[in-house]
Amino acid sequence: MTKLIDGKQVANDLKVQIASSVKKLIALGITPGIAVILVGEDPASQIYVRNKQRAAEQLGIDSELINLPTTTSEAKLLAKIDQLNANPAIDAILVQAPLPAHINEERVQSAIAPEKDVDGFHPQNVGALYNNAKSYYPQANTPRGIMTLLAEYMPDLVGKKALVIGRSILVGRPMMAMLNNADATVTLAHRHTQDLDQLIATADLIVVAVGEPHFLKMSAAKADAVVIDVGINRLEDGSLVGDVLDDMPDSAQLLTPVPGGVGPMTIAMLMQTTIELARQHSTFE
Ligand SMILES: Nc1nc(=O)c2c([nH]1)NC[C@@H]1CN(c3ccc(C(=O)N[C@@H](CCC(=O)O)C(=O)O)cc3)C=[N+]21
Repeated sequence: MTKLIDGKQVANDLKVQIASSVKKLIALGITPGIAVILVGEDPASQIYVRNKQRAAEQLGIDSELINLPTTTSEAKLLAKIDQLNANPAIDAILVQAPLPAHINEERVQSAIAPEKDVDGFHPQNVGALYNNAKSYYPQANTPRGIMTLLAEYMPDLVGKKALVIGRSILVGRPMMAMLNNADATVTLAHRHTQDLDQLIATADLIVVAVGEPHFLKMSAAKADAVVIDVGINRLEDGSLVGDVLDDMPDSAQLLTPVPGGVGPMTIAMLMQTTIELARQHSTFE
């Protein structure tokens, strides 16, 4: 096998630290609280949201699930967000993506108070990331989780050739910014990219967030490449596969598995960001 990066293990270690941070905060009279809004009944979203609730519960973080019907109007969703913005018990607000087509995601992301924006999607926080701001701001949790894995498995990113495939708001764009802030040389590839094979063959690090099973074969990458598979594709038989096919059984390459790689890290980082926001709020009072 290609060497696997154990995201589940790193996430569990992180959760132990987070649990002890939560205990300290509670002793100071601060109970971190997260509100998760789910619009509709998409089964995959329900699984992710349940995983988030379970993690919060395990760590002693207050969590509130707000499940709104698919037909909820944008105005009603925005009103709910305003209410949570004004609620001092809530430190973190997450609106699960994707939203139904009649709701404008941009308006929703901008409506969440930047200091409660646990996903880091508010334009103010995106701008801070883009500019590598020195003061605290929340950062998107999936790419942040990937940076945490890299700190352990690829500690020297300076000057490395990093290839990010996919440019979503959730993963590709913030990933590009974080790798840039870490002094890697970043290429952002997408559906119109030409000569992608050449970019893949020369990259030291490849982050694949495309949403297509077997989009990337490990044999197409360098012999010592580090590959991060962000894909979560559920096949018809119910099994879960990533975007990467490991066709290099005995290579020196490193790969994150699906499941057990990036997914658990996303959840752990979400909890970490929640307690950071709670700490920020306590110093404002
Ligand atoms: N506002 C918002 N913030 C998000 O962070 C967000 C979102 N919307 N929409 C959907 C994506 C996806 N996402 C995942 C989180 C955990 C796993 C996870 O726990 N994965 C497990 C497997 C879970 C399973 O069995 O399906 C694993 O990879 O081992 C996967 C995917 C967060 N997202």
